[in-house]
Amino acid sequence: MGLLVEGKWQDSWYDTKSTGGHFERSAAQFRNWITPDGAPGPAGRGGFAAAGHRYHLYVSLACPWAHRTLLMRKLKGLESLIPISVVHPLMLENGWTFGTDFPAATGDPLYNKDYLYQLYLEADPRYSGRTTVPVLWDTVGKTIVSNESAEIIRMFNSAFDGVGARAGDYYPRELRAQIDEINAWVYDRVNNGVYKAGFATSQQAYDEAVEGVFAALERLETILGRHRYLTGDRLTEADLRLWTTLIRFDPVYVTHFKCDRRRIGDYLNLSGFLRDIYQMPGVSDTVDFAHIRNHYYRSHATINPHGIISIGPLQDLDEPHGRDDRFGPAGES
Ligand SMILES: N[C@@H](CCC(=O)N[C@@H](CS)C(=O)NCC(=O)O)C(=O)O
Repeated sequence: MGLLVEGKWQDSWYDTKSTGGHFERSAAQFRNWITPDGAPGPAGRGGFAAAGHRYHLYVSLACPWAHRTLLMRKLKGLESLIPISVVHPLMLENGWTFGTDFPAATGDPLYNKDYLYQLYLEADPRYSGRTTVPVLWDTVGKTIVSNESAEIIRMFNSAFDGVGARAGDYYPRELRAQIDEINAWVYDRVNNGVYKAGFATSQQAYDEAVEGVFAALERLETILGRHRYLTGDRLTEADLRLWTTLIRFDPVYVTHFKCDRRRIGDYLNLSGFLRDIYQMPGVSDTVDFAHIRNHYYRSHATINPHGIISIGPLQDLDEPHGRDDRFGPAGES
């Protein structure tokens, strides 16, 4: 685990000393957008026109942020247009690596790099910051388009519609305000909330974070008791963003991040929602519990020094979810 400082790799854990034991996630730095015609998007510079086989997605199958991009790529039928490389699940002194001694870890067939940070250096030889996944790479400009998953999924949702993406809009205009509102608190209290609990180095920072996680889960349980998805009968990006945390919750966050007041399996609506999306065509292909569990339990020596992987819960994600009987069929996205 480490970061680049002016282009030099340094092995160091997150600094929580200066923040009273609180984990603070730093903002992603590559913020360009792929657009249908290459015009600049909401941030960054232009020149990234949608096209098949021009862009490449680097992911970890363990990472919930990267998982969002894999889900959207699947739903939009972008697999053949945007190939992927999968890093090794262990993230140790060199950060994410392209080791291939683990099933489904692909290495870096594009450039044969050993470490993900070398790709960041290819884009910016003087880069300072964390070297995170996902990375959306431009093979023409040999640079990083974006390393912010929230924005990558928006690009996947609409930019490739003219070059062969499957129909479907998971950020529809009429629901945007509602989706943005839900995303904001789900990000803070759930997606990032579990990390704030798990990486806290003071009791007070942990207490605050973990209370936030469970208050938000109670609120989500109520919402998902009213309708099938977070905004109503239609699957949106808000659901996908929540879901990648829920799928990791019982196998990892309960034990490894000490989010153990209740399990998702204890919540009727959250667990039904978890299975509902898991059972959608293609979704289970994006889930790799070996990467997920090996990554977390074996990469964070500060919180699990011996790297022992817990036995894990018994979970049957193929069990009927009953949400279509309860709420009717899903609306068209
Ligand atoms: N804002 C980023 C966050 C991505 C992120 O933090 N990814 C983690 C993996 S789950 C990572 O690569 N961490 C490496 C590090 O912090 O050095 C996004 O959502 O794309």
